[in-house]
Amino acid sequence: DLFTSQVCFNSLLATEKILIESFENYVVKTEEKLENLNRNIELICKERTKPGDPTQSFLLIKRFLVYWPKIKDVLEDNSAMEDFLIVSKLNFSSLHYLNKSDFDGAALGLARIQDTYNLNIEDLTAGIIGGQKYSSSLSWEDCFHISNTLFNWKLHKTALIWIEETKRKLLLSSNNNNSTLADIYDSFASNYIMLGIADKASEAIQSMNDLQPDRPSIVTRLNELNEITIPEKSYIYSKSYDLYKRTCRDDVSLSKNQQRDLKCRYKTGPAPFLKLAPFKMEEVNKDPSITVYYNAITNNEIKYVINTAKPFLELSGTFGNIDDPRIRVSKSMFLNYLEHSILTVIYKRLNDITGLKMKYTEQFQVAKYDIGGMYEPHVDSFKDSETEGNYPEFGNRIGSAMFYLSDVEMGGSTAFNYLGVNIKPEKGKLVFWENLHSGGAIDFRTKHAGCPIVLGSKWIMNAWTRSLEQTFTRPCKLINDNDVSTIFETWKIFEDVK
Ligand SMILES: O=C(O)CCC(=O)C(=O)O
Ligand SMILES: [Fe+2]
Repeated sequence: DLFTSQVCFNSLLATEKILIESFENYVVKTEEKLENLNRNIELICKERTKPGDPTQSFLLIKRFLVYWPKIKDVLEDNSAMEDFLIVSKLNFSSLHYLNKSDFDGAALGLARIQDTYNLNIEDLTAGIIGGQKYSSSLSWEDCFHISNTLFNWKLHKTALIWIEETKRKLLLSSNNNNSTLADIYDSFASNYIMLGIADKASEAIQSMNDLQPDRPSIVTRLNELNEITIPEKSYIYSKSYDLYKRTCRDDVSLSKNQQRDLKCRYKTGPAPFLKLAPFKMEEVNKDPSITVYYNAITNNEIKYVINTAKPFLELSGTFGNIDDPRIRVSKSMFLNYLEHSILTVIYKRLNDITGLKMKYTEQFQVAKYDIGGMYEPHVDSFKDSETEGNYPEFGNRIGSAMFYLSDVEMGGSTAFNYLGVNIKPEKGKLVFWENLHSGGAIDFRTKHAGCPIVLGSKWIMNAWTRSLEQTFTRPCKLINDNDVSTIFETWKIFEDVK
């Protein structure tokens, strides 16, 4: 499943190019064949128009012995079609990985972009983003497909937005007939029923009935309407989820108080090396501390990392719900930093920058997101049960270091949704933050997300450092300081926002 994650678009485009060429070849050859047939039939007809001619019997026999067999031969020659079928069979066999869930994933990806960034849906379906035309328009059928996919994923409020757009486009098109319009009202009704909105559902059923009174689904909807219930509130439509989306849009700003303490400077310690080559750093948040370093990885290093990782990228998992495309849509792989000097240098640099002991750092994780790709709000550190089998003896993930290996044309910020912090991806930048309170408890304020990519793709590299033997790099405070973040562990305000 999962959009962009499994599908390699460049190879799909290349496959399609081969198919187009082969298909064009088939059309040209078939046109030649028809011309040939036309010529022969004209010749035959012309000869027939001279009755009484002394040559008639000779010509008639000739036609049956020469022209008609030739026509039969031409008709029987299917080589052009066979060529096309062979090429398409060969190419389709290499597409075995492409399936319906990729199609669903692509639909969800588009809907996610619209929803997260509050994009004008008429513009988006016209291929316009940020006032600029980027791609072809979607038809009403495309919008209908997206809406139906959203229905199946129980994203009913979002489905309504797409069904509204389907209706708008259908009414503008020439093929709007009663039965198609009734399909649309049917879909309105189904979504309203699932949302527990009886009056709107009833209105939609009425419209469906006006358009197509004999429609069998009317009875089904009426029965469902009789048993309508108020659904459980969904996280996707909660205030806390809205906060995440607003952070992705950079629609929240830090209070004056928070901003006052933040500084930009050159980092010249703790490692002596930094005195010679300081990093430009920016404090993004004080408590918990989040810091950005510019040019923390060179273009050459980036090239090496991406080229090495590329062939091994696989659909990313999370420790939670791996099968749910709403959690994480990206491809990733692990790189052992001891395997190549380029990686070891980067690994050592992290020690210079963060001051943390790097000995218990997990392998680097390289990840790539394409359009629609994202990673929903999460904390990087493990809750106890999840740590099992994942080197619990090395402690929890005390530090997260994330390098941006690419720029992103639009979207793809890292959003700390409880802190209102939006970090824009920028090639060479490093973000570092600490996930744990000094006593070792998870700091739930560090919940963060990779916002959906609107245009382009995004490459990152993560390094998670464990807490074992950090006693001297991060000494424990005398008082327990984890109270401030505990409310954020379960902080979900299930209050509707739309
Ligand atoms: O892609 C991002 O900006 C965030 C990625 C992330 O949080 C992770 O990989 O754990
Ligand atoms: Fe993360």
